[in-house]
Amino acid sequence: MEGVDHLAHERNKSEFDVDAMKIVWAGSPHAFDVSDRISKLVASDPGFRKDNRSTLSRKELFKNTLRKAAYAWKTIVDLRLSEEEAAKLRFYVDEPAFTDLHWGMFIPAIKGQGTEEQQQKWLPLAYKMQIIGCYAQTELGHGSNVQGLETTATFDSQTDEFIIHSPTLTSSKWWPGGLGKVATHAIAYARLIVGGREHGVHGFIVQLRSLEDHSPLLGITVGDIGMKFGNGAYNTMDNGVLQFDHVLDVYSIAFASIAVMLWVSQVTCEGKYKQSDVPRQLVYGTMVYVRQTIVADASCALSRAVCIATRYSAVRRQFGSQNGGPETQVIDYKTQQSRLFPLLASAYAFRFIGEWLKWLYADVTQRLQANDFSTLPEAHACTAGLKSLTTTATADGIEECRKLCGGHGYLCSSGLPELFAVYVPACTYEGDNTVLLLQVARFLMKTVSQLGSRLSSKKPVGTIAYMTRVEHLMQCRCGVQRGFAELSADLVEAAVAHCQLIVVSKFIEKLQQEIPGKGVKQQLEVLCNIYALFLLHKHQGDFLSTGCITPKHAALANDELRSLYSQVRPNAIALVDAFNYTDHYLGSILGCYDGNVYPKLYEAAWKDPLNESVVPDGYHLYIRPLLKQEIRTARL
Ligand SMILES: CCCCCCCC/C=C\CCCCC/C=C/C(=O)SCCNC(=O)CCNC(=O)[C@H](O)C(C)(C)COP(=O)(O)OP(=O)(O)OC[C@H]1O[C@@H](n2cnc3c(N)ncnc32)[C@H](O)[C@@H]1OP(=O)(O)O
Ligand SMILES: Cc1cc2nc3c(=O)[nH]c(=O)nc-3n(C[C@H](O)[C@H](O)[C@H](O)COP(=O)(O)OP(=O)(O)OC[C@H]3O[C@@H](n4cnc5c(N)ncnc54)[C@H](O)[C@@H]3O)c2cc1C
Repeated sequence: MEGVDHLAHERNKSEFDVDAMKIVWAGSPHAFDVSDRISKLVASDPGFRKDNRSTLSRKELFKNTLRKAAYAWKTIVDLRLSEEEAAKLRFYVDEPAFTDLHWGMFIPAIKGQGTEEQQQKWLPLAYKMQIIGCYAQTELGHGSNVQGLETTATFDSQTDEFIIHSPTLTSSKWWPGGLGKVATHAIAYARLIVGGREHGVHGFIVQLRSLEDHSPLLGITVGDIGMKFGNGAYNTMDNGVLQFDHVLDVYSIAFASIAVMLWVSQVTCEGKYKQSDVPRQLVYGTMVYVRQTIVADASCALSRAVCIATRYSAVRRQFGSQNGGPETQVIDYKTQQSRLFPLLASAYAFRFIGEWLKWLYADVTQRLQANDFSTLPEAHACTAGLKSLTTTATADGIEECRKLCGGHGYLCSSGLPELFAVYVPACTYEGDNTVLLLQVARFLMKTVSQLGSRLSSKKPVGTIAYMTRVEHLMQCRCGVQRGFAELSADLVEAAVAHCQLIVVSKFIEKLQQEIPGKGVKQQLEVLCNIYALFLLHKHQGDFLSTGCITPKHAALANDELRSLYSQVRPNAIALVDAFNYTDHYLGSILGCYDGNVYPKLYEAAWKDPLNESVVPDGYHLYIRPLLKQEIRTARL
């Protein structure tokens, strides 16, 4: 029945202050207030409805996305929302669109790599959305290998201009989000050529389309690369293809022939290339920035899936009826708990590692401004590795949540298929996860000697076990006199172990902070222990081979896990309520707040266009002749 909370009995079991946990999840009272207010604003506005997406064609879907993006911008302007509120609004609209790349990459790239002069020219236009930008780095032939990009930018000292060109088919820009049909400008990455000499890959701001009639400019061929995984999902995004035919461009982002560059390099009016004394890797700075935001995204995506699967696991009953009594809630089965609760713990773990990574990025950015590059390698390794670890775990976790919901998890109305289809490219974009782990492995090879010293420092026992595992995995590999390439598969395992160590240790550090609210810290300690012990159980071979734990320890850890699952059980619904997601944002009948699932599933089924007629289109043409055919075959 509408209005009845079918999960009230579960909510009454909670042993902690849910409102206080909502603040912890949001990050602060202010952050909670903004999230709560904006999510409700979006949920209550029919202009942001999303329950019809699965019935739209690609063109209808895309046009609807443009409508929503324009409507979101009008809402932001009319309500005079702050940058923080506007970002939250775009988040809760929950539709991959060109705006993600405009706000998430184009603007950060100009802020991170542009000169003062370029920032003054481009940022006001971008902030007012008087230009729409994309980040055009990947090409048809190269994505991971950035130094293999083929697009050229040749400096013409006669005209003080750069000529951007796509010399081969494989140099076509391919994948940039927003490029296909919307972006008016791109930050295009190209090989700089000055005076016949090549100076590696740099970024250039290039106008693609007319601001009058949106037609591609002279020398620009641009379009969409076609349908992607899943039906709705990421097909709301116009990932594009772009070819330059000797395009004149006067706006280099890393170069300004008339302005002294603060960052990467400069080309003087006389056409001289001057490499400043900053690491060339700063040209990769935007990728580092986006990778740390993707870790926060992972906690959002995983928490959404876990919220759906947890609520439905409490609603769903199957088997176990005694004397005609109610059947058992599937959340009470130990197998369901052993699959679900580590994902719940991971969602919280990724939330806190995302907070720490945001601090690390801000710290390295501040240091860079003081020409202190000492922490850049670690920042790169951390953002690359944690992006890889959290997106892989989240993609796998969303699929596990679908399976935890049985058959109904496969319905679009569960919200899980769409979430999976939208989320899985996160394992590839912003760096293929394996390629990024190889970067971490490379970093570990260079710093393995320091691992030992870090072991001696005063650390919680759990952390010591995880640190010993990494050191052991590295020494097993480094001790073998073979090349990096030969050992790369093993080194990637050590890289994963290193990233898991970071997540565990930052979760433990989080618990050393003052955390207000009755029972809140205790619940987080349970979740931290579940995360750490679940991984110890999953990788116990590594831990046993270090000698750091014995088989008896491993057995005790497993017993403790079961006990921890029993401690989480009465608090599970409250722990997912703490995410404070509206039913609109969850987009899931299985995960609806009141747990009134079956009537909503049944009602939703009849809304499918296929049920607009009792007799389906095609019956008279195809089925009736089949049914009415004279059967001449004696055997049938
Ligand atoms: C709640 C629901 C949430 C759902 C969210 C979905 C909805 C959101 C919708 C849209 C958002 C999507 C946003 C993403 C869109 C995607 C954008 C992109 O994909 S942009 C393109 C990204 N491309 C890459 O990441 C390329 C990966 N490759 C690389 O990074 C590099 O090529 C490399 C693999 C690192 C190799 O570098 P290189 O070729 O230079 O060689 P190396 O010798 O390995 O490195 C040289 C030295 O440089 C150091 N290095 C490398 N990278 C960096 C860096 N980034 N920062 C600092 N230092 C770096 C490296 O360590 C080497 O150092 P030394 O060892 O020599 O000291
Ligand atoms: C949805 C989506 C949105 C995107 N948006 C953008 C965007 O806005 N802008 C942009 O510039 N790009 C974008 N991209 C492109 C994305 O950044 C690249 O696809 C990504 O960096 C992976 O590169 P690749 O496609 O070349 O993969 P490849 O590197 O070709 O990977 C193929 C396989 O080769 C393996 N491999 C590659 N190199 C090595 C190595 N050295 N050692 C071991 N294994 C290796 C990989 O692990 C993988 O298994 C997007 C991609 C997607 C899917």
